[in-house]
Amino acid sequence: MDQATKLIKSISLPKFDRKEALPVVSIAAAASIFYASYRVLSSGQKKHKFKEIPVPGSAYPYVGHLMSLGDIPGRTVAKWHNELGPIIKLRMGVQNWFMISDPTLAHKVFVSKGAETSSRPHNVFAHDHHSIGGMGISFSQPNGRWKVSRAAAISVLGPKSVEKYMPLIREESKELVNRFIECSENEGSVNPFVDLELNSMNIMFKTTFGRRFDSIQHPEFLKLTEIVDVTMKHCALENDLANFLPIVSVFDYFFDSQSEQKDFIENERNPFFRRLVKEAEQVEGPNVVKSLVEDGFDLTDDETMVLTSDLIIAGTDTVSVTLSWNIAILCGHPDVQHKIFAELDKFIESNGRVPHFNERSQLPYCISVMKECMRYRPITPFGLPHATHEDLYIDDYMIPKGSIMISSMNSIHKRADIYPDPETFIPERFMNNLKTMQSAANGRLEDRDHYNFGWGRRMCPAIYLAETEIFSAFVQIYSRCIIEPTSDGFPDIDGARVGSLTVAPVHYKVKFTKRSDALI
Ligand code: HEM
Repeated sequence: MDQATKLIKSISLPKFDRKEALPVVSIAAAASIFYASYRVLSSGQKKHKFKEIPVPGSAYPYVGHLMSLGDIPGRTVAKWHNELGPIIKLRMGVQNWFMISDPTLAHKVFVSKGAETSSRPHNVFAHDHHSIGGMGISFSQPNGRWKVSRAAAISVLGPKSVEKYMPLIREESKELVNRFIECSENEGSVNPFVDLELNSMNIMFKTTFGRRFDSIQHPEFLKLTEIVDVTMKHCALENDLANFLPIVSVFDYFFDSQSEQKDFIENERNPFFRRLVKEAEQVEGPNVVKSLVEDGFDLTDDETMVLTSDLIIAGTDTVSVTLSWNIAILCGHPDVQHKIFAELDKFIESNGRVPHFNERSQLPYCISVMKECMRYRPITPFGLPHATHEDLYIDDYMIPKGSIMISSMNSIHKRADIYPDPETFIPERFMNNLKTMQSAANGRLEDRDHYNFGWGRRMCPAIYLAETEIFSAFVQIYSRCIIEPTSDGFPDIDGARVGSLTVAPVHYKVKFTKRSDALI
């Protein structure tokens, strides 16, 4: 895996000479390989009374499938599902990953058996440093303190609370499209990604701390994006190599590679977020920090700090990547853009303004397009992994305690039995399910429209907020602009930039041309 290789290469040796360390490392490596081979051989001798879970063939000794996942792991796993079925087992070094591409099975695993499958896999950075030993929501284990943080997040991000922030979300979307048009007019085209990041960061920052940034040059914006990037990188499961390959912990021990991550949290993230929380208590207007106190959530200062940093980290990239796929896909579908224009214009003609989120039922085609973009190009290949903290007996399978459980987002959203002709972009497929994504995700399995927000007790707590952000940007863009390719061609929607947790389109440029027939 590319990131894994990069991480191994990037291990620096601040205190030891490589030559001195080499014998120790070699002995440890030999011991680990011997142990791993012994386990593989001895496990092969056992008789299984449960249904066997298929393992893709391309595994190497000791590292397993770690190096077989290719440049876009989500798509490699989708190919394996096509060959081997809805549940497959990957050997990721010494870990077992169970990947699921069938929503019914995923529902049984993550919802019906949620009590056993709602842990997060252990990641040293995410748990020990970022979450200060288990605080916050995203990477903490489902214990009493997590329940308080999760209840707090659901309360401050739920539909009732998000209503307070609707005017600001609409204002940010308007600003976003102003920037797109201005840049397209001045420079001929625009790479929308940074402006999308500013848009989603401003919404998260204003919602959480009550402030916004005027430009992407603002030092606090730059600092925050750096904190988000570094955290996302270290929190990705595959970047904690010692979890997969115990040999790497020998490097960690000798070369103290943990101290860099610890320093980052203690000397960069913590003071910065502590200050933001303090300032948020004083600023005018509503914000999450104030709501946590007003709504009586019993969080310590550190718990508030970790929770707010979880929200900023989880809420920025996810929405901007979703919108960047939406723009890239629709640039290649002018016919779809024209149908969107017609629906939006009909609303604007009778109301004199763009629709608000609570008027979405008047825009069935627009809603379907938003959902189809998310189905067609899921932004997280594997969601956020869960872990089993008990042996799991499900259908005829037995999944041992300590396994990593993952829903394979690419495969699940390309199932022909749920989405006929899945490789074709067909917005109309969602016209019969116009529920909000929030209620579809939390409703019966049969009513779910897509699975991008995860499952069960750990399901994304901010679906409503995410949906309103996507909706507001969407109606602003297509009420005012047509998205056109540049002379370099259309955005490449077959390639992908694989980040730590999300998968974005390869960087591209498009033109946001003011619609000559725009009604606003
Ligand atoms: C289109 C946008 C988004 C997508 C596709 C998305 C997707 C996800 C997924 C797949 C998970 C993991 C669920 C699981 O473990 O089964 C998750 C968790 C989470 N999301 Fe989102 N998300 C989005 C936007 C947001 C936003 C705007 C926020 C802002 C606050 C947010 C906050 C969180 C948090 C805090 C968690 C961790 C929940 C937990 O561990 O209990 N997400 N999200």
